[in-house]
Amino acid sequence: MTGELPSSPAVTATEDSEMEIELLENDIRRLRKQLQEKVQQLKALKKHFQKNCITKLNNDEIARYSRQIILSEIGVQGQLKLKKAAVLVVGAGGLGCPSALYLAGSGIGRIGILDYDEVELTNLHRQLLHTEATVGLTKVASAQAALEQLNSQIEIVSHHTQLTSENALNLLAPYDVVVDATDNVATRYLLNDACVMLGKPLVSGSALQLEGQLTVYNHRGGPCYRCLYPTPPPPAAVTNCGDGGVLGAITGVIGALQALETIKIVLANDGVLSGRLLLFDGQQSAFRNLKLRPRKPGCAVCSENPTLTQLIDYEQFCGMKATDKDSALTLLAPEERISVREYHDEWLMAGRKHLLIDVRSASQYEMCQLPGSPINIPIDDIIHDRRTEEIVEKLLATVAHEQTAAPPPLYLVCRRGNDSQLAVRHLEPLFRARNLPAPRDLIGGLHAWTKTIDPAFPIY
Ligand SMILES: Nc1ncnc2c1ncn2[C@@H]1O[C@H](COP(=O)(O)OP(=O)(O)OP(=O)(O)O)[C@@H](O)[C@H]1O
Ligand SMILES: [Zn+2]
Repeated sequence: MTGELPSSPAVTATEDSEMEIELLENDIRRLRKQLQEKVQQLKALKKHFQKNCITKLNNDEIARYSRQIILSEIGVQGQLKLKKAAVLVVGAGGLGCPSALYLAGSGIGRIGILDYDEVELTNLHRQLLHTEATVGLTKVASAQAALEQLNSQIEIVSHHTQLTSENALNLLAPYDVVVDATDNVATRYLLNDACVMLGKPLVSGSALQLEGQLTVYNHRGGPCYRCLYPTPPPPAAVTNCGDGGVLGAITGVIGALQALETIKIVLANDGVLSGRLLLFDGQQSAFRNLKLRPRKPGCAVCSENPTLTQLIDYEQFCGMKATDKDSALTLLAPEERISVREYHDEWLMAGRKHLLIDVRSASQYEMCQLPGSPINIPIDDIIHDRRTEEIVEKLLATVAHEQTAAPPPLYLVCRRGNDSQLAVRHLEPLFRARNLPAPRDLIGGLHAWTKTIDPAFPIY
């Protein structure tokens, strides 16, 4: 035996196998890269074809769209126009869901869905592209999956982002028509100005409670949103669905009508709702059509010599947020407020005498109430002094009843801690004049209660 290891055939075989594996892996990498390149080429070609070379419908499309192709207003040429069109739906909520659904059904070739938000349980009664299974997912992913299931012949592009002055022009540019299915004034102005700057029609809808509205801006010489509303409404005059409520069927009606207007614009048909406002009263099942003022010669954005040639800060312009997420208003000084923890530990649990008033609407109060039997006096009744005397009497009655020298403190609560601050602000001078202890509000309202005190307390 020598000290050298024999060159065994087993070692050679291992080396061979290792080399073979490496070669195969390299091959796969190269093929994958080639595949990726081909996929990109195919995408680009399809895009080009969709834009420029759509001259006929395939058999699936003929069958799928036959019931609308038969219409004299559409025909094969109209269907091809729909196929070539690109529509951006901004907002995948109450209006965006039905409108995207009908646009996808009708065969709009490319539909963009833009939204920054995620699906919540409170959305499902009206945002019917989303389901229990997609709660927690982004709204755009949820909507895209639902629309692709409905129609695999079209392209759905999702944009999971908030539309802002920085990104709006780039995001809107590739589309022919824009559908405003959002829920706040700042985004409405932003969309209007961006559409005017890009020369695109804007199909605008809104729905609240049992009513809805619809019009088309910036279409064939018709007015834009700014022509009609040069200045934004005061923030206090604006109510959203989260606060005012909305019936799902109402958003369904308006969203479907937005899809209809979009389709007519794409087809270049007559009768587009430009320069007119459609009002829908769901309680009476009545539609009204109002003539709007024409384009304003001095409009800041759409006139011959606009003063506004760049997008601005719309949240600042409107004095309102461009989202409806819990926006914490800080109206009061810290000493005018109390945390839900302090209220819970030192007043409710300690059994100390106090008065708690819940300033939500009666229907919200009926849904859920804090422990300790709060009294319900809606914020409107407080602001308009319809029931302020009642509050004072209740406090003074305790003095007489308990034979104490001082009336107990008053605490005010609402859903998110905004209205309760308005109530404190309104009541404070009156309380001072009557020598009553200063009222305080529960910071963050019921939402803070669920977060810090009782996770089982319903959130809406
Ligand atoms: N600037 C924006 N950029 C992107 N998406 C927006 C913008 N403003 C509003 N949206 C979206 O528009 C949609 C409006 O729909 P809707 O009001 O029905 O939904 P919601 O906000 O989920 O409702 P709720 O008020 O009941 O919480 C929302 O999904 C919201 O995220
Ligand atoms: Zn204008």
